[in-house]
Amino acid sequence: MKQSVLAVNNLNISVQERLLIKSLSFVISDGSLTCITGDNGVGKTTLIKTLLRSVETKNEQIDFSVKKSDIQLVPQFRDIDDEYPLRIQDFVALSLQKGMLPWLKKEEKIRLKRVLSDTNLTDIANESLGRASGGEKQRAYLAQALITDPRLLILDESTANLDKKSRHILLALVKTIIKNKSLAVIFITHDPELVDLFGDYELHIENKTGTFKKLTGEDADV
Ligand SMILES: Nc1ncnc2c1ncn2[C@@H]1O[C@H](COP(=O)(O)OP(=O)(O)OP(=O)(O)O)[C@@H](O)[C@H]1O
Repeated sequence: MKQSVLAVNNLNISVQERLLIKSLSFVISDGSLTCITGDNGVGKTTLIKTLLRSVETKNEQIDFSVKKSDIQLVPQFRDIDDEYPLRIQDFVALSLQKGMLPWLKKEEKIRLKRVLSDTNLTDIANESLGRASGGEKQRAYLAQALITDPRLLILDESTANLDKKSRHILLALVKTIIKNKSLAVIFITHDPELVDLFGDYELHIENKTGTFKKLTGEDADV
């Protein structure tokens, strides 16, 4: 039986007294990928911000069963230009307490090696992140989030600037990682093909209303 990571019940979301989403209810479970969809401006990012704010402040409509330290967000934009000097492996290791190689502890080095392998970055781990392609950068952002072993990973349009092949590679990687770990993923996307191919659940927001549905193809017991 899958465990709930987050349960939202009858939540209203407003910005500056403007109601964006009303009576929203959904559950995010371990081992699943939930796509959040909807037109520009319906409130997808605001929903994520509202959820993250509530982790440490009590909100009766939002029930997290994981701690803030178990949640990782991969934001939509990162300011990484061509001259960014860190090697990919050093960038990924930034999430670990001690910072850069060669001062990582043995256990941290093992973890770094594993996450670079999981995200297909091993062969380019010594290259600088600034010179990496868009798809490689996104895999490095993913790796940096995964190295902390999160229970909930939130991807905010992580595939937006990638070509079709790179989008599929990234999502296939995420699905493999979900299968092998105790991890739930929330994925904000405008790409219906990715929802069809990789989503286990969809939360679609339209007309201030969120419709949550299970998509076909999930082999799981919820
Ligand atoms: N701090 C704020 N103050 C005022 N309005 C805000 C604030 N944050 C968001 N909004 C407004 O709330 C609405 C929802 O914004 P949000 O970024 O959540 O949409 P979205 O669904 O993520 O859009 P997109 O798909 O374009 O990223 C927008 O109209 C936005 O202008």
